[in-house]
Parts: sequence; C-alpha cells; structure tokens
Amino acid sequence: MDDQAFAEWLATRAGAALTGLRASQGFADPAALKNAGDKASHDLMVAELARWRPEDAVLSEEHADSRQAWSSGEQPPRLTADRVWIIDPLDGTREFSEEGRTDWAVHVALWERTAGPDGGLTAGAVGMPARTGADGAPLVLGTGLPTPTGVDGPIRIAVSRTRPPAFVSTLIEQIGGQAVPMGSAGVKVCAVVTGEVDAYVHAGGQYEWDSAAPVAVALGAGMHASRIDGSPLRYNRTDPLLPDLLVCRPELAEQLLAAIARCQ
Ligand SMILES: Nc1ncnc2c1ncn2[C@@H]1O[C@H](COP(=O)(O)O)[C@@H](OP(=O)(O)O)[C@H]1O
Ligand SMILES: [Mg+2]
Repeated sequence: MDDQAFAEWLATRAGAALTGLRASQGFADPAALKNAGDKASHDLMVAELARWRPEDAVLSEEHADSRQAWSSGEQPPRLTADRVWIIDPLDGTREFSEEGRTDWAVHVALWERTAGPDGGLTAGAVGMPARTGADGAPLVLGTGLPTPTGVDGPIRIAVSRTRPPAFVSTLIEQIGGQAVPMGSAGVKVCAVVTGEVDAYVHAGGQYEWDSAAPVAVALGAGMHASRIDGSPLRYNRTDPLLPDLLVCRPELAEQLLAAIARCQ
C-alpha cells in the first residue's frame, strides 16, 4: 500500500474504533468518553504504524512529551528522521463527547525531509467518522480532491465554536463575511475543501497535529494554506506549537491576509 492509501486506511480504522466506542460507552460521562477516545485511537494508530511503517518516526498529540519544545541537546527521534507521521488521533475531542455532533475527526499526515528545504507534507487523510460520503461509508478525505468552484455571496469563514480568534468579528465586519462556527480543525479545513465554506481562520493556539493532515488535504485540492502573516506552515519543528493558520480558496488569499493584518 502506498503512503497515501495507508494514511486513508489508518484514518478509517481509527474512525471505526471511535464510532464503536461512542456506541458502547455512551455520553453520560463526557470526560471519560474523551479520555477513552484519545487513548483508543492513539493506541490503535501507533500499533499499526509500528507494524506497517516500523522505520518511521511518529508525532502524536497523545504522546506524553508531544508538546515539548526541544532544546538542541536533547532530541526525540522525529527530529533526525527522514519520515515522520504527524497524527491527531481525535481532533474535536469536545465534540466527540457530545451526542449528535459530527464535527470531530481523525488526522494522519506524513512529513518527509526530502520534500523541500524544510521538509514537507507528502500524504494526508482526514477521517470524519460520523459523516458519510456519497457511497454511504464514513467520510475520509485524501489529497486527490478537485478544487470546488466558488460561489457568489458573502465570504463564509469557518471558526472554532469555542475558541475563535479575538479579531474574527472585526474581520467579518471588514470583509462583509459570515462566521460559520464548528468544531475540529480537520472538519473546518475539509469544509473549505468541499466548498461548504470559503475559508478557515484560526489564531491563539494550535499544534502541528491539529493542522498537518488537513493542510495536506487542502494543498492537494489546490487551496491556499499559510500562517496568518502569509508565511509558510512548517512541520516537524523542535517546537510543535503552530498557533495560527489561514486555509482558503486560492483567489481569496491576498484579500484575507491583508484584512487579517489590518484587524490585528
Ligand atoms: N487556543 C488553543 N490552544 C491550543 N489548542 C487549540 C486552541 N484552539 C484550538 N485548539 C485545538 O485545535 C483543535 C480544533 O479546535 P476547535 O474545535 O476549537 O477549532 C482542537 O484539537 P483537539 O480536539 O485535538 O484537542 C483544539 O484543542
Ligand atoms: Mg486536534
């Protein structure tokens, strides 16, 4: 199986485990469901990666030291590895624990050192296990999707339903846009890719695993993806904090970056 097919397979497997967990455990204790979901998906993905890609390094949100900013002395294997899987076993953990919500996701991305001066993302899949595709199966988006055609009307911007950036209301006012709150970074990026919204803006905190797989999917579909100052998103850094991003239809990038700069 090539890396892209493997990423999609892994997102599907983990998604099925999470769906099963929601059904068996129920929603009476949301904190317990969140913890069980994070752990079950992480354990499954790490075991399959060890089995099928044993030479590769892994950066998972659920590793104990995942948020550590490493100094030059002490470094995890991923910082010298040529291939690193960047995974978020359960993105939109809060929404996962709320009955009826479908805005949560599984992220699987591959970063390779040879894919550019700072390395780059070479495969990615975002599973949305509580949503179904045209074939009726749980939805998994990969990197080969077509760019959707734009629609007339106000620019629709996906934002976090619980932690939207402070400047979002000013931005919306300036461009005459419309905020569309939803959970999960992966679901928001996929909403841009499918044409449900035109952009996703985030600031104030996030980590590499929140955006790596969604950004691989977005770039594959011809979307713009960058930091909110327009600089490139870089992955597999010593510090995995990657606090802000803009993903949008390519023709909107210049206008949105300029408007964000004005609102800050
Ligand atoms: N200010 C912040 N600091 C750290 N992480 C943040 C953040 N805002 C959002 N995130 C992370 O980004 C993901 C999407 O958030 P949201 O649904 O609010 O848009 C969530 O990932 P997890 O669910 O994997 O923790 C969330 O934890
Ligand atoms: Mg996340």
